[in-house]
Amino acid sequence: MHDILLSISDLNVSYGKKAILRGASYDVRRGECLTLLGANGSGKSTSLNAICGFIKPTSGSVKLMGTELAGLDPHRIFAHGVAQVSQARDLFPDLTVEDNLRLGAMRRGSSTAAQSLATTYQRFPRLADRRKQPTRTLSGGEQQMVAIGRALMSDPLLLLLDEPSGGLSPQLCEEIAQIIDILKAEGVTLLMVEQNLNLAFRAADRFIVLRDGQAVDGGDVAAMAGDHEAIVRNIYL
Ligand SMILES: Nc1ncnc2c1ncn2[C@@H]1O[C@H](COP(=O)(O)OP(=O)(O)OP(=O)(O)O)[C@@H](O)[C@H]1O
Repeated sequence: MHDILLSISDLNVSYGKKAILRGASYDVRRGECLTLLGANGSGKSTSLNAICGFIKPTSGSVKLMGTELAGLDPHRIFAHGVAQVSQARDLFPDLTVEDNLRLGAMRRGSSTAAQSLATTYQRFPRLADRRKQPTRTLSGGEQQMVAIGRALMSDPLLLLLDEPSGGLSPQLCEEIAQIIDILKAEGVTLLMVEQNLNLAFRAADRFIVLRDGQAVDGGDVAAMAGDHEAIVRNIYL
């Protein structure tokens, strides 16, 4: 019996008349990295946005340790412990690294925030060196580090990562892979969307494939014994 952190059942999301998720159901286990795969437009980002409340599901349930999140506003869902790093990263470019990080701790008291800041700089020493720089002066990989660091400042139960490697060079993708390794070693629970399959399979413990608005073909990455090609054919062909 696995310890389930997030349970999604029969989730439906539409944009106007266009149904994107049609009864998607799956669980995220505590401490795992679960990756959502699927063709372009299959609803991967929509799924993350529905979980964190940026999009209101038409129906269905999103339960975090038994607490229903579906229908709550994003700030309420954040307060329950779900943080998202979106594709756009949403940093304030003219604010310093440290000020961007501090914004992530707003749901917590100031003494905990100071502690979280120290932990973040331990995790990402490069950010400590750049703490007084405006984030616009950082490289893409460093900006991604700030975005992830800021999300972790809230000490979330669940971290949603939307395309963490998006737009980054192979070298920076490797840095992101290392960051994810650190988070996994710390036991952070991750739900990730990632087009870079090397990164997706390296980081993920399990994966779910979204097709026709439903979650199908979930599997255990270790059990695939490196046969990623079969899965890729299954998803994209
Ligand atoms: N705000 C919106 N209004 C209308 N349609 C939308 C909106 N956002 C997304 N869509 C549509 O919903 C579908 C799913 O989009 P979504 O971004 O979730 O897909 P995805 O699986 O993340 O795709 P990709 O791999 O290309 O990033 C797409 O057809 C997209 O055009």
